[in-house]
Amino acid sequence: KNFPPGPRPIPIFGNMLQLNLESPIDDLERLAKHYGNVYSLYIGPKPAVVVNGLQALKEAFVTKAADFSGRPQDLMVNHAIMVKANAPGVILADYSPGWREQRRFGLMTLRNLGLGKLSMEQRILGEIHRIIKPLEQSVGKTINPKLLFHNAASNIICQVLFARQFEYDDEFMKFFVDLFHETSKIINGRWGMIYDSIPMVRNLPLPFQKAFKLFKMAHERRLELLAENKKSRVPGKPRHFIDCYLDEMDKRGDDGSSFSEDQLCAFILDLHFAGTDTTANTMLTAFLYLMNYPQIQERCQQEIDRVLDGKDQASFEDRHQMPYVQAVIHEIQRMANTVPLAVFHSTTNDTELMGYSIPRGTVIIPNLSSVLFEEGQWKSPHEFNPENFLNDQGEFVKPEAFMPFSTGPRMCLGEGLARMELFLFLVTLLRMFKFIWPEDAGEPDYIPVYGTTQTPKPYLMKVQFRKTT
Ligand code: HEM
Repeated sequence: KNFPPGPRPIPIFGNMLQLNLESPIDDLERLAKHYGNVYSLYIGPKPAVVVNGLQALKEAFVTKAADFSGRPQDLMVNHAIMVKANAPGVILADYSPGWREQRRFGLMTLRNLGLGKLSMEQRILGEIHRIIKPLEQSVGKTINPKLLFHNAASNIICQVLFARQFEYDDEFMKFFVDLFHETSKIINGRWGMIYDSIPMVRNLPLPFQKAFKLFKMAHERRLELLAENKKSRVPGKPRHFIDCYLDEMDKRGDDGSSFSEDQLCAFILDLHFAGTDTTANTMLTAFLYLMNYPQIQERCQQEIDRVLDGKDQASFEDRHQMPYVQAVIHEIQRMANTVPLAVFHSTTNDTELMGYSIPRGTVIIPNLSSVLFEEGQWKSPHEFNPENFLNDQGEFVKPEAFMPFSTGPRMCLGEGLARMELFLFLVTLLRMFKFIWPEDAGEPDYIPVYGTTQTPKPYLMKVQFRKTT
């Protein structure tokens, strides 16, 4: 009663056959125009509510955060990723004291690791220097940057997690970068939808079983890594995230908390998974736009040259002197729309949203995409225009509707790290190189390939030196 309105579901499939599963974003927008900013959809027999627009998203995830910060527990993604019971990691953990404890520990540890001997900034800059070499070798030629950016983003998170920097052709590295790619495709695609909609097919030998197999293999690799790490660890002298976690377990003993080795394995996968495709795909979007808006690329370079004049390398602090670069990076994130539907939430209580009643346990789909392009929130909602983040004085401003990291208690845990990576990568590379859209590449296609994380279609970029360094 008083449940949000929505299109009529059909038996077994719910509304899933009424959506373009290749990319449901346009359909979701069309439905919002018809039913309003809060409407219902059925995933098979399961009711879900799609939340659109700044006002409704704020009411749900900020004002009524405790009611809207759960996670669904019965989707394919839960079953495939959660290899051990009682070890849900952080991303998929339901709203609970255990999730809060793990999240708080994660945030604190990422901050503390950044303050250690080897600052986060140095780790990121070290990785950028590795990708400079292949870019230098590509000067005058074209290069597909996809793998380069994915490997770099994966390596940064690997340094944080276990202080290891892998060669880009290392087997471990390849396994995980492929795992993220393959499993996202399955979970997000038709087979994932069939798994979620029709519970009776779940044990059949259908293509979604591959995701289960890959996650099991990934779990075994993490167990090996953990065992190796325990041999070289000195308690009380943490070198990285795993050591910090083991120290925390020692400190807590048997206090009945949520800390355990299984939970650590799940946490590592979460951070590695969430920290790789997201940042790498945003970087790919950045270069797609910068090549095709050469005047914007040049204006960034002028600001970078001025602020870094006489300095060896960029530091994250420099962003305060670079309002234009900041505006461009934020505008890239807006257009990239990297995680368009966030991670699904669920209601923890019977509650209300924008006047509708929503029962406990309903799947909530946060349509972040709807806010990033919402009319009335942006100077140019549908165009790439850094002015969206500049005021009349040319100062950087961040509108409330900028929420690619979502909002509320479940907001991205890696936002700080991601922002630092994007800034240092772009500033360092734009300082050295000019990136050019190849003459024979045709018109750029800005429409991303849909997924939990969206990515631009593959492209080539031409690289030139700006000046010798
Ligand atoms: C441009 C890069 C990134 C974007 C756009 C992004 C975006 C997001 C979004 C939209 C969510 C879901 C929030 C919600 O459910 O409401 C999320 C969750 C999360 N992200 Fe990110 N993310 C990025 C990078 C990272 C990085 C680098 C890390 C790891 C260090 C990370 C770790 C996480 C974790 C652990 C969660 C789950 C938080 C929770 O459930 O409490 N993310 N992210």
